[in-house]
Amino acid sequence: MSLVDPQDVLRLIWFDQNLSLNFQQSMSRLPVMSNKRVLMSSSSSENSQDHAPAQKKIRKDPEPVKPQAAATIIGGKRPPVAATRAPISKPVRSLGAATVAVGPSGGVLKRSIASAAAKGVNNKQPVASTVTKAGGGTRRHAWDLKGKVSDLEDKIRSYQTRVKSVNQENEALKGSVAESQTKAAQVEKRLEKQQNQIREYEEELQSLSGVRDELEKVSSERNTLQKELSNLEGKYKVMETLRDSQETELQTLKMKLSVQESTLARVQATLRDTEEEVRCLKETVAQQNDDLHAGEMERRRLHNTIQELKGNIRVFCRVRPTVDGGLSKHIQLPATDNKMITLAKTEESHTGKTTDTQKNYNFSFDRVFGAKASQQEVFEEISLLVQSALDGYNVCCFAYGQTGSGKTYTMEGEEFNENRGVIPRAVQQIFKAGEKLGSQGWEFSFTASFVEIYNESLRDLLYTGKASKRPEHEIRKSANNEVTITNLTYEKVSNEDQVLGLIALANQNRSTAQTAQNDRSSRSHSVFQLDIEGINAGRDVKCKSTLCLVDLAGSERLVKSQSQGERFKEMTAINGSLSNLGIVITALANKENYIPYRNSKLTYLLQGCLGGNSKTLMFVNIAPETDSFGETLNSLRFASKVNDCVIGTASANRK
Ligand SMILES: Nc1ncnc2c1ncn2[C@@H]1O[C@H](COP(=O)(O)OP(=O)(O)OP(=O)(O)O)[C@@H](O)[C@H]1O
Repeated sequence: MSLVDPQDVLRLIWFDQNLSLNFQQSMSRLPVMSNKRVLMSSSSSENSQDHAPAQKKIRKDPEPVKPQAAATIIGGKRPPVAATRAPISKPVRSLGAATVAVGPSGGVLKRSIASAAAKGVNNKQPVASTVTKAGGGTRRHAWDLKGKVSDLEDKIRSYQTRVKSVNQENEALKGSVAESQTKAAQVEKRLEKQQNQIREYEEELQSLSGVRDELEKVSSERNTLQKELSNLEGKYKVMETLRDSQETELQTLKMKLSVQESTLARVQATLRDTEEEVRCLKETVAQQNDDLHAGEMERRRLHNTIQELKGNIRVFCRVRPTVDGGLSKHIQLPATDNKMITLAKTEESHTGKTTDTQKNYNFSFDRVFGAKASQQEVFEEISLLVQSALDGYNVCCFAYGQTGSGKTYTMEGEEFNENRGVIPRAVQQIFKAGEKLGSQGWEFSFTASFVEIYNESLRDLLYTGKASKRPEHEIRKSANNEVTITNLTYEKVSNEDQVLGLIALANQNRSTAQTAQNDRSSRSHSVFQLDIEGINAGRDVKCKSTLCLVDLAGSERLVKSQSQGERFKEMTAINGSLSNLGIVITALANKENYIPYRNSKLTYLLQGCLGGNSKTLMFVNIAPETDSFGETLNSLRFASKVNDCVIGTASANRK
């Protein structure tokens, strides 16, 4: 038996501790990254079934496990140490009679050696070197120091082997660490290179983002352009459709044009024929115009002949209707003869012995109109006379009769209806006939005047100035026997409406005077004159005439009115002028050398229309009432006297 030197034991313990410390220091020098990787691998290796026994040992004494596990992983493969560790981990190792459990740190070994030393290593009792354990294993007796030393030597050897392997492992680890560091350096270099590259890429990216913005802008512009393009394409399609339709239309028009051209050629040929025809017709028209003019002159001649045969002074009698529309008791008109009128008067017997006697006064005129005769009927009879005025003859038409007998009604009538009188109807006929003669080359000009004779003084009925500035008027006779009135309004008129407007103005003037002097219009004569001048330049023919339409004052006898003062003066003037009218007409009828025109303003003014070169028509208006019998008889007697007159042959004022 060999004794173990305690110094050796202590050295062994020191060695064990140093070995452990060196191992820990080696492990602590491993790079952090490697540790991390070790931990990760360790945790993964914990799940591995292959390492289960090693794990159990590590849990009992966890501190030394880490470096072992780290050493295992750093190499990247299961280390050879693991193979050597397995025996170390074995719980029992026989060393003489003593049995020592050896832990990785060697703590148990130290305690065993110390214990053996305390008990005396010199215990030389021959005893069995090992003790069998209850479980079947062996352990050294306390006194088996040799065995224990042997065990320790085994252990040292094992440790040495282990140290060697650890050193190898350490070297391997150092190599791998260096390799790792080299690799890490390489990786860092690569990393740096890649970072540089990344920076370059980033710069490039920066510049590319600018390019991208540009591209985006270009792209949006392209989109806009594409939209515009698609719009334009749409428009183009529409235009194409339009062009197609217009081309079709053009074709149609061309066809029409060619048709029309041929039609035109035909029409032109027809036109030439027609022009020839028109030329022939114009010649015919000229010939017919000559014939027409000759016919017109012939008509005038014949018309005048008829008028002469009728008498240059004619008298028409007109009976006014009664106010109540009943029949007149003393006026009788034979149904078969429209030229006769009878005034019947029943005279009472003065003696009373004889029966009442009826006395009839018969009168014959050119025409007698009853109460029912219309204005149109009356005018038809004088329209031929009005036509004579256009043919160049002076025409005078006047209404004679007592107040209220219907003179104004006959001459003027009512406005704008079928009851219009002679003046508006004559004016209408004159303008219509003048227009008609225009087609035969005649041109007419008309001048109108309207004058009132009151108390032997003249008053302009067309005056529109201030009443206070009303001028005085005188009748003048020119060298060529034309009668004019000084300061009188002579209005040029060219149509019927203008004349009607003047008549309305005259009536307004008369009614103003009427208000100032009661019943004045009845006691004044109103004279409307239309001077007519015609010229046919083509035939070199002219004509000039006057149409004179007169509404005389009431013809009441002075006795009846029993007037005094101003009224007497008025009646004297009226009667004077009316009786002078009778005297003039009689003188004209008797072809006396001297005709007393100047005796009254009325005859002086009308001398041109009453003389030998005129056609005169007198209306004798009579009232149907019994109390007007005397005045009616008087009027009929006066008219009868005029009717008996034959005024010389009228000749037209032609040059
Ligand atoms: N033929 C007729 N038919 C219907 N009414 C008539 C007719 N004649 C006259 N009258 C009416 O009798 C009245 C008197 O007529 P008008 O004024 O014409 O008489 P006059 O003779 O002119 O009177 P004066 O001398 O006062 O002017 C008027 O109201 C008129 O309308």
